[in-house]
Amino acid sequence: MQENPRKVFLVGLTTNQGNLDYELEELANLAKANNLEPVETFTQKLERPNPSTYFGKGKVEELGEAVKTYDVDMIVVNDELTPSQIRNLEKTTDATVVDRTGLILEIFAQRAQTKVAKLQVQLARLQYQLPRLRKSMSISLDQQTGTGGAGFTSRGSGETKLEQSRQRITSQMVHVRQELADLDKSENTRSMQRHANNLPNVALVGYTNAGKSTLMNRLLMRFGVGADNDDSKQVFEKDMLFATLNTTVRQLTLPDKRQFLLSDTVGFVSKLPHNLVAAFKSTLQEAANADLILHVVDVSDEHYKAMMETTEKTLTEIGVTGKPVITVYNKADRTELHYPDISGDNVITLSALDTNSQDALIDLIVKHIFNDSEVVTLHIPFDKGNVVAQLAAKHKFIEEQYDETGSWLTIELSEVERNLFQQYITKEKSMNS
Ligand SMILES: Nc1nc2c(ncn2[C@@H]2O[C@H](COP(=O)(O)OP(=O)(O)OP(=O)(O)O)[C@@H](O)[C@H]2O)c(=O)[nH]1
Ligand SMILES: [Mg+2]
Repeated sequence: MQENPRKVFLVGLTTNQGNLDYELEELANLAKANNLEPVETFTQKLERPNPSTYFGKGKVEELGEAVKTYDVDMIVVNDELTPSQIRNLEKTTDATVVDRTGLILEIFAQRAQTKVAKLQVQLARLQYQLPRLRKSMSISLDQQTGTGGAGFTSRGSGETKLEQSRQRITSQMVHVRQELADLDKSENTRSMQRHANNLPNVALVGYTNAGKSTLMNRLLMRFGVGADNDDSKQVFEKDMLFATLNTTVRQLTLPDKRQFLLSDTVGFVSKLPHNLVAAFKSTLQEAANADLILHVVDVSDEHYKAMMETTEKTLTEIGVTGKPVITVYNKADRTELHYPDISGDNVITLSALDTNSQDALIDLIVKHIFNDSEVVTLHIPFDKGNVVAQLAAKHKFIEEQYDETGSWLTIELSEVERNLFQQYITKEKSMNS
């Protein structure tokens, strides 16, 4: 049940870097996702934020006046503020001040579904809260994150014993870290098992709401393993910020039996809080381990270029660099662009909802991940029946013949596989040549 949205002001600085229009639009979306309703925007041009009040003196006074006139009691700031900036701004404006980081953390807390995601968000939140504890705030520290969205409590509702709260937060952080470390161990084991499979790993990344999960689901419907109509294999997709917070890895099998792994993960937004990025680092490992990155972009959004920059910056921040990337301009059905359209080896314009687009994307992926494939002929003695079975599970044979010495199979193998099956490879390209 949604309560009536709480009215808020948005405030931001025009500095030399950044694109304020886009950031404010994004901030408004983040606010709306928190059931807040932006009613007015205040901006100021400053080289850098005022260290004690964010805005300059005159602007802060103007804000304080407006708070009274509009009867608004919350201000949402476009940057992460220092604890003292929040304190001072609250004192002079007599409104609750929330910064961008606080907003993002709240949304993540509401969306987190899996155990790992809940713990990761909780850790990031505790780190954020610790230096920002103040007497005027009532934080229900015992509350587990992720249930129903705690939202923002009104100020002044109860004195928190500051020192006690600090200690409680610190010990909770130790506890959460330990739990995460334990879970991480079992996840690592699973990830290692996947890699032992030798399957190429493709990761979907991109801005939140770009359509990553939708692409994943559409490809799964057609190429998912034994999942013709198995809804449980589908991932959650929705028109909202941060629909996905966990990583899902699925195996796809193409009609020619070649296989690869596809992973879907959390989307990005500009100024993603550092401690959140750090907390989600293990979730994002799948992208770090990928052989190929699909950078999904909502090309129907007028700010798509800024969104791409944000994604690229975040990828660098989590250490995903130097990987082959295909840029996937998605949602072309909402634009005038022709689709599917491939330009070069690394750019495709498409609509996740369109079958031809899905095929074109698959072709491009195949070109990248199997580009070191060569056609070879293997001679496998009869007593090595398991090798034939292993190959048959993953490949379509181009030619197969049997004689008294064993099987002769002509097949396309990647470099990794050619090394693996080296002892069976015969010199001839094909038995008929
Ligand atoms: N018209 C159109 N809508 C699309 C397309 N791809 C995705 N959508 C819609 O865009 C919205 C967001 O899609 P998701 O797949 O949840 O986006 P995401 O990138 O996974 O988002 P996060 O999980 O928040 O990072 C959904 O409402 C989709 O139906 C497309 O090609 N065309
Ligand atoms: Mg998603």
